[in-house]
Amino acid sequence: MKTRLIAPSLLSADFGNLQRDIDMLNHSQADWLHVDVMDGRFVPNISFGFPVMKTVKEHSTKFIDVHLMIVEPEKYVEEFIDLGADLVSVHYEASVHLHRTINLIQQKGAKAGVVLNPSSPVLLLEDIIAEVDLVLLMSVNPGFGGQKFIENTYKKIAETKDLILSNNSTALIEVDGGVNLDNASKLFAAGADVLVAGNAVFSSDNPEKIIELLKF
Ligand SMILES: O=C(CO)[C@@H](O)[C@H](O)COP(=O)(O)O
Repeated sequence: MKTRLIAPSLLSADFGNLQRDIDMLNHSQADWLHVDVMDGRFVPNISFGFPVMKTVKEHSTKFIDVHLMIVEPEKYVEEFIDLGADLVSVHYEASVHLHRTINLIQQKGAKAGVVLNPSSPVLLLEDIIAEVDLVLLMSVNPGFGGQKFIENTYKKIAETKDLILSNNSTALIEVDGGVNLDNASKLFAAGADVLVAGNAVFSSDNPEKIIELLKF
């Protein structure tokens, strides 16, 4: 997979005009479509589930990147893949048997990612890094769009890069939360491969232009 990718987050889209927003992304230079699933238990917010995922897949031409912010993600990963997820990421903090869940995702034919909350150290990934296709570093506390970027993320990107290299892992690094035009190029330079952007894209009058600018 090529790097320096932009994944607009559907969470910030206009749900009354979902097809319009997905069409806009189809025409844009966005690489992935980031789908945030929240259960009101792992995070203090509820977003959407299978019916929206189905609609997204029917209309989107992009690589579908599903971020599960739910407890017991292993119960639901297969259905998200059946509905068209290309990549499914589960939280380290929500996965009792993370290795099994990562294997399950890959055996179903999708890429598998592991997510770390801002307070979870990168070292927790030492014994799983060789298995995963992606590490998603949360740069805000998960649950809501439009929050302020946590600066400690730069240190975590460097640590993740080191961990990847020392384990001959091919995992990509994705950063999610508070990404905007002020920090995107610095995040890529620090070693991020994929940037998720919600508010920065969808609060703009010209979202396609913002997506283009975020890449450079
Ligand atoms: O997973 C999450 C929030 O939990 C993110 O994907 C946000 O939706 C990103 O939104 P912005 O911080 O870019 O507005």
